Amino acid sequence: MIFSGPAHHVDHSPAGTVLRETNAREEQKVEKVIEITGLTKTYPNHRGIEDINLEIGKGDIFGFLGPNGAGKTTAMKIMTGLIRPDRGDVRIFGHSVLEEYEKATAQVGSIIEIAESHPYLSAWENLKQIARYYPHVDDSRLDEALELTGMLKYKHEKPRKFSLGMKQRLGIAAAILSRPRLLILDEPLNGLDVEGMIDIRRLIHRLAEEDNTTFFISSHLIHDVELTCTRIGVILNGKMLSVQSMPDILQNYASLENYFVSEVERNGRVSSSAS
Ligand SMILES: Nc1ncnc2c1ncn2[C@@H]1O[C@H](COP(=O)(O)OP(=O)(O)OP(=O)(O)O)[C@@H](O)[C@H]1O
Repeated sequence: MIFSGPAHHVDHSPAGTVLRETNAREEQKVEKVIEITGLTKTYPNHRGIEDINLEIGKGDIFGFLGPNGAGKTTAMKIMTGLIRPDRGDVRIFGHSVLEEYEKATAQVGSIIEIAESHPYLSAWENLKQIARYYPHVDDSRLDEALELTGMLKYKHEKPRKFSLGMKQRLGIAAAILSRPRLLILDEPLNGLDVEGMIDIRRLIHRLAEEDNTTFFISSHLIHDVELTCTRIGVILNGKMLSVQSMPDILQNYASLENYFVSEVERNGRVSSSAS
């Protein structure tokens, strides 16, 4: 099973304070894969993220859910070392991304914003370039990663001729190539058709179940997050509103959409009553 154990009980603290989840996770001493503390980044236009606190345990398929501009990419760029926060830190497998970047990201695969590839190398040659960094990745693993993402039939074709969905699949093949223990994927279903979404969702579940891979996935596609993820964090206007397990959400709200709307409305009421 991807997620098991009794329900989580979430402290619905106002946004900006530490969200505490007391429950079986702590009792089971789930290994912490990601610890985010006080993460804050303000761009010159005063937007960004504010005081994000979050823990992701081993085997979680965490869905980072929020509308356009909520702050998902900003948080994920900091997590993968692409930008520095103003305050706070991210620890991955116990290592600070700010202070021990190489150790923190050694077992992490990621796609942030768009899945980049060399347009004039074939799909296979693109993966071969990445494989140079990983001595344990042999040529058969390149084919395996292409097969897992439905790209094996295009292995000799070049990404400049690929659709957005095919580029996204190749990006996912690149991200999983080294068998990372954590995958950080920013909008991984971007550009995929229905079949592509189903394929990638199956792949995510398979990697979580068979290899105990942990996932941190951002998306604004509520229905897909509901089908894919085991825990959900809602982010709005740069602040984490709440974190809950998907079984709890479905039990208490019947659908992720109901939960999301309820959280956004509740936050709106908190803001207006506070002002
Ligand atoms: N380089 C930047 N300079 C100034 N403002 C920025 C910059 N990058 C992001 N922002 C602003 O910070 C906020 C958060 O943006 P971010 O890209 O993190 O959101 P997001 O949740 O990933 O959105 P989307 O779903 O549209 O990708 C937005 O209001 C955005 O306009």
